[in-house]
Amino acid sequence: METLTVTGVSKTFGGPRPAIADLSFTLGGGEFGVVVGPSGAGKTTLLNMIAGLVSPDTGEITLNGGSLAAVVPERRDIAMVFENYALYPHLSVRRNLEFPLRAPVRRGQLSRSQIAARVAEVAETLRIPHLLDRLPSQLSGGQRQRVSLGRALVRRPRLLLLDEPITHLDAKLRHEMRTELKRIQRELGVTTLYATPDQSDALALADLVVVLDAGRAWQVGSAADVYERPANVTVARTLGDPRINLLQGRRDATGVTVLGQRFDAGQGPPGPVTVGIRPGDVELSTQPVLGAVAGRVLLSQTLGYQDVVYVDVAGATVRATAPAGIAARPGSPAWVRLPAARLHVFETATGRALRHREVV
Ligand SMILES: Nc1ncnc2c1ncn2[C@@H]1O[C@H](COP(=O)(O)OP(=O)(O)OP(=O)(O)O)[C@@H](O)[C@H]1O
Repeated sequence: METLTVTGVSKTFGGPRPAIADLSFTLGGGEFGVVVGPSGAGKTTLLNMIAGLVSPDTGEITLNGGSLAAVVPERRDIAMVFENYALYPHLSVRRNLEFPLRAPVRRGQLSRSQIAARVAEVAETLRIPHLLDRLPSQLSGGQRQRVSLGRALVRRPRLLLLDEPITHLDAKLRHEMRTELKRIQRELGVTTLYATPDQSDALALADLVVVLDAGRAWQVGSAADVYERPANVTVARTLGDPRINLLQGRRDATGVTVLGQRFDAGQGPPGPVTVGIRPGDVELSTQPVLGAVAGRVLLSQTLGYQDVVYVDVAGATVRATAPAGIAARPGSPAWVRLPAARLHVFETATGRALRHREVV
């Protein structure tokens, strides 16, 4: 199993801002890494540099300690799967799966029967043996995605790169494919780096999350690290759905004031702070409650199993989750309490975390 290291890698394409700026992380052998960030964050550029399609300006990329700098893409043994499947439309699924093995066959490294065995094995792993004689046009989107994954895996790559492979699938299929990807990756033990704009992919799949925005890694850590202990506002904003509330507050010698409430929030320099609280941690009531501040419901959105209620509190919008069917109609009064133990505090000037929510 191959360990991937990226050390001090930068790339500028000629624009004013680097596409990737001084990026470093280590993905352990057999791990599932997820690079999460918005469009334009630099995800594809990073994957392209690892695959050898784009050269970094500075820095080093290694696989199991060996530098890839002098290795041409064809010799890197790295497979990349893109959002569009790029299957050969005139070839059956079986022929599509055999295609990447043509070079090893020509070089005499693989026999015909070995190819058949490899294809059968990959088809089994991907649960597509019944589709082998179909053409790509006779497959559903999810099935095509499995075949394109199969084509990447049949070569037994040292590293698997996935660039938004399931973003375009419908929500139900995306969920199913995500579970499948995790299973397949675990079964094969192939070191995998997956790029996505979808934070739920990161939380569901990753052994290691790289939060990328504007070419910078804002935090590298486990899913629990980046979710529970976001190092800065960018990370806090990236992970979690519905999004974390970020409220303007002030810190003085004795605590933090936010929404007119005071909290003992540890020691630190006085000044403006940004207080983060996840919608699930906000206590919402349609009745007055001791210690809660009064507001007015702006909007209530149901997710089926729960509602997300947007409340205006003194000009700030607070998102809170609540049991489905809570009587929170737009315009009606609501009371919001922020439990002190659930607050993240960030320095407003830098975005840096000063204090994290307590994990129970
Ligand atoms: N070949 C190129 N020439 C010039 N600029 C480029 C090139 N490739 C990428 N960029 C720029 O680098 C930045 C990062 O782009 P990149 O495609 O890596 O982002 P991304 O996170 O993959 O976005 P998306 O999710 O939209 O694919 C963008 O500002 C983009 O315009």
